[in-house]
Amino acid sequence: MTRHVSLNDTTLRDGEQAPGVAFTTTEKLEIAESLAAAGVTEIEIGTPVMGVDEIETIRAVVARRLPVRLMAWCRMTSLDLDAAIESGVQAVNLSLPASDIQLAAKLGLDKAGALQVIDDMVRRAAAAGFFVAVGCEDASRANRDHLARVIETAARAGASRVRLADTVGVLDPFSTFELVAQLVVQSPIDLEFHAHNDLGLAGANTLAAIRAGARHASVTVLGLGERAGNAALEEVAAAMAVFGGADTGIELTALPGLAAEVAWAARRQTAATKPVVGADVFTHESGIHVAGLLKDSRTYQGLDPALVGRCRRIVIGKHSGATAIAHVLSESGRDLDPDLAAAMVARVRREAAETKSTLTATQLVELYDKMCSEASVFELCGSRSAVRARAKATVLRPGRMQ
Ligand SMILES: CC(=O)SCCNC(=O)CCNC(=O)[C@H](O)C(C)(C)COP(=O)(O)OP(=O)(O)OC[C@H]1O[C@@H](n2cnc3c(N)ncnc32)[C@H](O)[C@@H]1OP(=O)(O)O
Ligand SMILES: O=C(O)CCC(=O)C(=O)O
Repeated sequence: MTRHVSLNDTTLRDGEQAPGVAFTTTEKLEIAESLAAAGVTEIEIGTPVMGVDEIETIRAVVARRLPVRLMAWCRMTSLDLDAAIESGVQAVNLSLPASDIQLAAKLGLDKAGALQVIDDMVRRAAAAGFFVAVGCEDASRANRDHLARVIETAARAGASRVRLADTVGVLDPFSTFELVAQLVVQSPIDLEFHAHNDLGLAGANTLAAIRAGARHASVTVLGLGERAGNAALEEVAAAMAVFGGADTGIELTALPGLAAEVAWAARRQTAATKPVVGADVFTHESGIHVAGLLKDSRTYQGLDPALVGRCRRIVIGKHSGATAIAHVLSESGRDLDPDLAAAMVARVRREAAETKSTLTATQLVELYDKMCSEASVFELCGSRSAVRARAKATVLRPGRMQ
């Protein structure tokens, strides 16, 4: 039976902690609705202790009664817990540093003191009726025995889950697997993994954590989050679908629209190369690739664009070959004359290099028609072979073609 892995989407909490990002209440409402529509079942909606505006926004989302668990992020303080109560959420993630570095520097606490705080705050939150998760900030740099004791203490006090955070993004997939695998066997409650992308490994680390037994993973749309961000919802969900082994329940075709919505609300540009949702990730220019793809899409396509509601695109540019050019011309009702193919490839190459761009289908057709008319002038003069000779010379010395 396929294992279910639940994605906790924290776009509206950690995502909003990305520099300069500030969602309006309307944006938070709409994004929460879109997340729910995409099959996300748990949303970290914000940090109530930030003040009345944040609480009002969270209350507005709560009032929508979306089919999701809305979780508030809290420090382990009564102030934070009271604010969460006021916000109306059903679930809290009570966070406390786990590493000695953070415990000492931020809170002046030792490990024993931390366990006392966890025991006390989890009991209070559970008594208030919350679904309680405990967030271990900086778990990746924490003492393993302490982490095991945190899990045990949290579980005994009434927590349903512990989140292991790689707060500063220093794990790799191997160390992530080892960390989670070690803790999961001793844990009486579920574990969640929360990755950061400082070394570009957030998605890979998240998959490693799931493979090691984490039943929940924190993600954000586009990987938006502190510094280099978090694991991207769209990458984790698509990778899980491709690799199998666990089901996230995410409707993959909803991801491009969701990404566009979040990018707009965050006022962030999405890189063309961004996996799954970037403009160019299903676009092919290289001649060898296009020739292969047109024979069998499996040659150069690992992720089927249709899986995520997108289409393959072939563009004409510096690296195009005759097959690609013929293909695009045929879509505009032109048959590429084999005698002109080599010259056309060279001409396209030069045009694309000069403009540092691709050619639109219209530009390609115009170029081709121009070439044909040049060719017919030669033909009228009875020197078609001169055209061929010229085409050959162009291929050999493309820079000198006029
Ligand atoms: C890794 C993460 O993503 S952690 C989440 C980060 N999120 C945020 O910071 C949310 C936005 N933050 C805020 O709006 C504010 O920082 C607030 C409202 C939380 C607190 O504001 P302020 O009272 O002005 O405190 P300030 O921001 O100066 O410092 C943070 C305080 O929280 C304390 N703190 C930090 N983590 C915890 C914790 N897990 N449990 C208890 N206290 C904590 C710090 O020790 C510090 O307390 P101090 O002032 O006594 O030194
Ligand atoms: O403790 C948590 O809930 C995790 C907080 C967080 O965002 C992080 O540590 O990166």
